[in-house]
Amino acid sequence: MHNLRNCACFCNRFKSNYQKRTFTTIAGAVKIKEDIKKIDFANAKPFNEIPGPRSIPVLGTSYEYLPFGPYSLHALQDALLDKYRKYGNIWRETFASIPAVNIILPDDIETLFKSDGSTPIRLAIEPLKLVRERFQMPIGLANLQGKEWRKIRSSMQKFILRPAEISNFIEAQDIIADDFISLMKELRTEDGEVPDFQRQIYKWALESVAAIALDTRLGCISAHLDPSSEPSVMIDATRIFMNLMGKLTFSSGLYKYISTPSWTQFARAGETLLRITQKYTEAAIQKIKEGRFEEGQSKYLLSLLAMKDLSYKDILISSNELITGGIDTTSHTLVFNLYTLATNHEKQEKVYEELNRILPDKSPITPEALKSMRYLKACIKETFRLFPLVPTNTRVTAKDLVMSGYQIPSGTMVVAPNIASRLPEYFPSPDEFIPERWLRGGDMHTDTSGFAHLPFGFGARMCIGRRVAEQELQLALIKLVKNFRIEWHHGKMGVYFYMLHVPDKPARFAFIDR
Ligand code: HEM
Repeated sequence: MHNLRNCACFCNRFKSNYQKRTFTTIAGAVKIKEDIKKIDFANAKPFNEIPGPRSIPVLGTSYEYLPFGPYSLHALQDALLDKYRKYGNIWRETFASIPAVNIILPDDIETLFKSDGSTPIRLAIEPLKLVRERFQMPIGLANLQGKEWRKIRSSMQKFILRPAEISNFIEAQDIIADDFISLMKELRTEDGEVPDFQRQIYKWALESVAAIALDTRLGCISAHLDPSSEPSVMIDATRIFMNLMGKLTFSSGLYKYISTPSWTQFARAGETLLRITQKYTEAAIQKIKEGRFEEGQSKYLLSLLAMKDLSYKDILISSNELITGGIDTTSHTLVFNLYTLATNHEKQEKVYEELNRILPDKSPITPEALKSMRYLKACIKETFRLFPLVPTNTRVTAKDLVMSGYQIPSGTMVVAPNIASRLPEYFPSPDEFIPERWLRGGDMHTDTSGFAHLPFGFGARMCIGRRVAEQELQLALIKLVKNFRIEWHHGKMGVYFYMLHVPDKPARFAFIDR
């Protein structure tokens, strides 16, 4: 049998060192994939030979992100790229007491996800889990594992992940996008900017997701929201909840033992969101009791309640999860999309032309029309490549695997940073915004592994809000590009990490009437 450890030529190719990497082309990566497939677990290099920074007692390798260390957690993407240069395609770290392996090769990422099985394991978000336990509530989809996760996931995804179901929300999301444009026009100043535009985007994102998760119009999209009104309270609570979730996740963990000020504020915001979700869930139950809902009406919350598969608390938390998961994600992604279009006028005009061709005058937006907007969809995909909202995908392995020639035993935490999408090996001219690289059949199409770019994760546990987010973004961008020429005059935008990658600059676009 071919023994990797005795095979000098193979081992040299796998020296995990950036300078010594022997391939810089996609063809080279494919060749390595073939070689990897030949190795079985017993013959792979031992786990403890995987390179990485020195681990010290208590801190592991997280000292690298402390003030005296070489990296900042807020600049996580730079840290990951630097580690790739230092260690190559695979390295080990111990972060927040959890030993983890980082992998970059798309083939390794494919190995990881394809070994997932029907109940993939992703570690829980600790503060979110704890706050729900303290409220004596279920811990929610993102934190559950095994059969319990499968049960909730199957019920929820029936109504929000199937393309046929999601298209039923087009009308509601379309009206909300129109309301958002009217709000922007009302608030816009002479220079074309919309004051506190990030907050206005938050209103759009919350209104859009609540139309699905709570089966209601909250009434957020107004220029003059009373600070004590429910939508205002909800926007503030969501912002606090998400920011502190990030802060607590990467803290020392003291909040688990004593109520730190951040924990107290986080729990209070969580309670507010839960209380409001409860109000709408009870309203939906009332509708069913009064016979005001029939199955097949394509309403998420009502359909879930009518199915009677899940408990009241499970349904409450499922709606709560969509609200908390569905605001920061789409709102920051919309900003990144506006930025790439605003800084690439030629591409923005191509989107405008496509929209005028597919949707002349006031044509209604149909699922077919959305599907046929190839260029707009390529722009969204390319924006995710340049600005990955989620910096890493993670799994705990369910079986023994071999990655980059090393043994990865079952039960290992594996992190797949979204940085292959920034490397010339996989995407030529990686720093340029080239939507054409996603257009199959075109001259500039990049034929690279789908595992080099996974903004929504992969497989049975991929983002459950993916189709909601994609449709919502597409509708908002259609309205924005049709109404305005979008401009940006504030230097280069980058990413800032807190739990997601968010824009490192305020969203100060100029919106000029078309
Ligand atoms: C730009 C938008 C978004 C991006 C890039 C994104 C990305 C992701 C990623 C990478 C995961 C982990 C997937 C995996 O482990 O394979 C995830 C999970 C999840 N996302 Fe999203 N997301 C987005 C929008 C949304 C929205 C709009 C919602 C809710 C309406 C949502 C709710 C969730 C939930 C509940 C999970 C956990 C799923 C589970 O564990 O089964 N996301 N998302």
